Amino acid sequence: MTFAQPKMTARDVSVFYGPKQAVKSVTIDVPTDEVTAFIGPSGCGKSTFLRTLNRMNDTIPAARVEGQIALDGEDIYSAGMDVVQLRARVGMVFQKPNPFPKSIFENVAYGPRIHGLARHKSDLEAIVQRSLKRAGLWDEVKDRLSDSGTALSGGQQQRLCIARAIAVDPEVILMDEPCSALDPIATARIEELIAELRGNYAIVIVTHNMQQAARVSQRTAFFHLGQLVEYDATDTIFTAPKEARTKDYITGRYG
Ligand SMILES: Nc1ncnc2c1ncn2[C@@H]1O[C@H](COP(=O)(O)OP(=O)(O)OP(=O)(O)O)[C@@H](O)[C@H]1O
Repeated sequence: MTFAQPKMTARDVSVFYGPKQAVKSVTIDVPTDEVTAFIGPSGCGKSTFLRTLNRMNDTIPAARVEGQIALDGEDIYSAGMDVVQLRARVGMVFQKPNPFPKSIFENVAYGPRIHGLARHKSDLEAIVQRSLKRAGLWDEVKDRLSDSGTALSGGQQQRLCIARAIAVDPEVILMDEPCSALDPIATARIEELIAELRGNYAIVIVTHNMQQAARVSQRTAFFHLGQLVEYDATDTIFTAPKEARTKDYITGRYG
């Protein structure tokens, strides 16, 4: 499945951990303004592949990436790529909410400050407010912005992490099982938020939960044993998959 103007492209991407190959020659286009879900059984390489999209694998010494990945046509693994800048453009939200042990305000203000996005204190306050509003957290925290981010509930912490990602104006948001540590109510809130954010960012979400993929995404990629088996409109993947392996997975035959 290709797009006229994909936000990101991966061509023949393989990832190795030492001698072990975790991702095998994956080629995929990530569309702008839509949610793409990566699904597949545990250990199939979804998270590893997701992390190649903002070079998060660089932080794992044993990991080696081959192939080409581009953001708006620009090779993100080129020598001239500023990785700090890249990770602002391609933000990430992790499985376990990981706010900094700082105030709610500082959690959101940190990125815009280091990226020089705010000249005055009032600019920074406006960015923090806007980001928290977009992340659906403002009403709950507006009277306690100086409280620690780690004092919030798990679901609130995850929305804080989303606000933190949004604050630096990303183009892509990668989410690695963002609801797996949350209860059903907090999960529903994050899913609503993903629906609200769609259209403003290219969103890629790794999820174990097929119902979640069906609810939140427009495109779904099914991974198995490090390979991208099938990539199509979410409806097609869940109602009329072309590959037997996809069908077996979505009908619960393994996983
Ligand atoms: N830091 C690492 N060092 C070595 N091997 C790793 C590392 N991270 C992942 N792997 C291995 O790479 C393979 C793919 O793992 P990955 O976490 O990407 O899969 P996944 O599909 O996201 O699985 P899950 O849904 O369980 O998180 C697995 O065999 C895993 O054990």
